[in-house]
Amino acid sequence: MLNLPRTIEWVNGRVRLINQKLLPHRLEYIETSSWERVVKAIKDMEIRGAPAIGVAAAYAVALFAVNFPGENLEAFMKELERVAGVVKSARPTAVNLSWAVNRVVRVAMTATSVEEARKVILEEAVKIHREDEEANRRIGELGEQLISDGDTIITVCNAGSLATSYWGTATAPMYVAKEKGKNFRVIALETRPYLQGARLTAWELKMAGIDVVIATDNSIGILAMKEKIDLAITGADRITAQGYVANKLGTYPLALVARVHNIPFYVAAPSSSFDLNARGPEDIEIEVRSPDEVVYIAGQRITPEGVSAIYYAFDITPPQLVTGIITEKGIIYPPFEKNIRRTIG
Ligand SMILES: CSC[C@@H](O)[C@@H](O)C(=O)COP(=O)(O)O
Repeated sequence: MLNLPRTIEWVNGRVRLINQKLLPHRLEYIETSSWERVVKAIKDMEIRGAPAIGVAAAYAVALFAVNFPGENLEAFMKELERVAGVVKSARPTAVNLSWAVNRVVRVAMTATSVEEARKVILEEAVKIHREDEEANRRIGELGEQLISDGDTIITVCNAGSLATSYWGTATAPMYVAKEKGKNFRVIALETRPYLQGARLTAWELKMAGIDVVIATDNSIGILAMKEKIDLAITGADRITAQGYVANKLGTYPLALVARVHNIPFYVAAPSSSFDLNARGPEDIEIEVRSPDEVVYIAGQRITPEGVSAIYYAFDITPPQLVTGIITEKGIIYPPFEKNIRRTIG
């Protein structure tokens, strides 16, 4: 087992999650029985990462259910529909959010009483949580084979244990490789403006005893020339049926540079991150967040007054730049359209 705390847990009718905004300086938890507070945590990035917000969303619905007053099933189902809509709209790009909410709502449809609905919703949320951990472990076991002793691996954002139930997606192969005694080095791109690479990936890899350095996002070109990078692995927020990968800003430039420099570029993601109803980039909603998150650093304005920022929170990597997609069901290689359907669909 890793020397890492759990990102999110259901404890005695409450949700407990790491407040990721405070890392790496303070490891503090948010503990709540309010589903609205969980939605706020997702919106405000206190919990983030596609699989982790999927689990948080399922638990948010479970909190609503267990705290629903009264036993009127019709009133319950009506309110459940409203709550599900609010939870799903917390962040738009990660498909895991709506996937998890749809799962817990679907099981409630079969309930014949509010009591039963509460029970099946919570059971399903716990199942989603456990399945995510198992999927990530499997991703780790499959992806580990891509890592050789002495390698340098590059990653962006945090697709680590903090972004999931445990193990992470992009980091899972690293953790399994470390278990097997392989020595390698990881370059974590900082990932402006939230610095998930510098704050979170660096924190958890260091905790796990993996050699990690950070680099500025704009250094990817020179890094590829100077640093003998053997492998790039990133996470995903949504992968379409054709293999387009929406992931944190900076993933597409990394994939472009990797292609020019013959660095294998892998995406690691569980099947819950695939959206087979989406085909091309036009089918993916890219989250646009407040320009203030770019314009201010630690409360200090960095641009002249009156100059704002363009801030898409994710980008989309076309399938032709992706070497393979590591899933719990196997590593998917091109042709993606055919092989994604065969493996996931
Ligand atoms: C296993 S997490 C995969 C992705 O969600 C991750 O790479 C990412 O882009 C996270 O973005 P974030 O905005 O921090 O939620």
